Amino acid sequence: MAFTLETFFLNVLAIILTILIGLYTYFKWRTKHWKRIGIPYLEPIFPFGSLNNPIVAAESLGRQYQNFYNTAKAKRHKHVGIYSFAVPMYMPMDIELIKNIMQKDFDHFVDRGVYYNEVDDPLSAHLFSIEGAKWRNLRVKLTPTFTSGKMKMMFPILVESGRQLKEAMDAAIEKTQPVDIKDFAARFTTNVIGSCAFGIECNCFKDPNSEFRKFGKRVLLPQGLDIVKAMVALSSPSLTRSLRLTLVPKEVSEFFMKMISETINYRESSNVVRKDFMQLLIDIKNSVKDDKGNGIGLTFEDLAAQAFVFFVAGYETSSTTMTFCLFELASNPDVQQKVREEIQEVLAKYNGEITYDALTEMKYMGQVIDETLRKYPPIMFLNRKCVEPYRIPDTDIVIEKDTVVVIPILGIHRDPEYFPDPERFDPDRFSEKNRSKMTPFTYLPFGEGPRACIGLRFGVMQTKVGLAVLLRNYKFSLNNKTKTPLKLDPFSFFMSIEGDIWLNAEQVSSK
Ligand code: HEM
Repeated sequence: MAFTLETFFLNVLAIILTILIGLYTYFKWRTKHWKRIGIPYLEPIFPFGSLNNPIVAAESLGRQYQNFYNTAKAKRHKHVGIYSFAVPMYMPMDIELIKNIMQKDFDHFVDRGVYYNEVDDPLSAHLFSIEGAKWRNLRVKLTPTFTSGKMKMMFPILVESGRQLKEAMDAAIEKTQPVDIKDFAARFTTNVIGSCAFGIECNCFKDPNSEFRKFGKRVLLPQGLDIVKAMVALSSPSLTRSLRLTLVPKEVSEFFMKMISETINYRESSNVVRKDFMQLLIDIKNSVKDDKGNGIGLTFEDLAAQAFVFFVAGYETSSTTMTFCLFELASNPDVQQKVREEIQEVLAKYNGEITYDALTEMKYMGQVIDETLRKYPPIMFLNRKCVEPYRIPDTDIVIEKDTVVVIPILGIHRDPEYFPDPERFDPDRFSEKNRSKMTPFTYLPFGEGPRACIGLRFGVMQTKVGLAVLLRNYKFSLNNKTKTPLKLDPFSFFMSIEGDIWLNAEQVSSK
């Protein structure tokens, strides 16, 4: 018996060792890629390549890419090769190279190369992740959804959410100080997007455990195995698909699918029409009909995935922007006062009402948001995938098909060559005069080129509504419960801080 057990363990050990040696040999061979191609690279370490161990990550991926950018830039490299595990990734740093990839030679870089799986994980197959002709067709169909006319049409929903925000803040500051501004901003944007993308009135202020809030948080805060799956997906979307790993948690998928299906059925059977994204998606579906009169312009899965991405991409990005903006305004009272005065001046011309045109007139607030997005871009890096071999202009170096490109937004936004004294919060960088001097493609909070953010207008508009409501009514200062300097959450793909941002809020008389 003892002999058999011993043999068994020895065999297991031999198998494990053989696998490890095999993996190590493969790793060593694969990570010769950049040397072979002739691109400077960061020395990879088995098994994570250039990256930190994702389970005990000390830094977020965005921050790690920023570090790679700084290291390679200090050596005056124009680009650098990195490895995600053993998978080679190309990081251009020279702005001309970035411009070529994102715009001029976009046809070589149409896809993002991120995971999606239409069959096993239908909500993942949305505009952000899908590829090739399917992406092009859908982008054309969805673009009219985001015109300024459509934004104006949805504006009343934002005003109503603004009213709920003020009501909740009034109630909160009467009871307790300081306020957790990250939580307030997240509830506000969840209300807005929940209402616009799904037509569901989810007053997250009155119902803090609203399912929207719960599932919204669940999608963005990967837990345990989710983190490993996300890392595998980032390194190899095709392997993730072959293994049939799903990234959208099952309970989240079931919740959204059920809700979307019920919403469509209700609207179609009761002829209810609402001015929101969901209606625009239903209209696209019904713009083409089959013989039986069923709308086939979009399949149910396609429609659901787009509503889902509007929700995920729309609520966290804007709430992060509002949060960092209010943190900076609390830390820079002069800037805060200047924005408040602008809000009061402009609103006085509009009978005190927050309207689309009034917000457009608030130029300084626009600068403050631009500077917030520079210092704290919610999406800290961009991906593109090379879809056909690409010769880097003026060199003999060819980037192979399927290579993933990483554009390090955070690194560029905090590069003193483009933004002197980058840690300083200075909205004047974005005055009309200074903006015209800015090097194109160094400011990328919404990306650039044909694959840039489709929801830019909506994102800025909801951020402006939230800020206008808060700043016209309250004066904010930093509470010492907020841990400074802020530390980025190492497990979050979006820019997010560890812990909360606590502000003191004092009522001001609104004009
Ligand atoms: C402050 C708010 C926002 C920021 C900072 C932001 C940022 C971004 C960035 C950086 C990208 C990638 C662009 C690229 O690769 O070049 C992106 C793509 C996208 N965003 Fe946004 N976003 C915001 C708001 C929104 C909103 C409100 C929506 C929808 C309601 C939205 C929907 C999307 C979609 C669908 C894509 C994929 C576009 C495509 O691949 O064709 N975003 N966003």
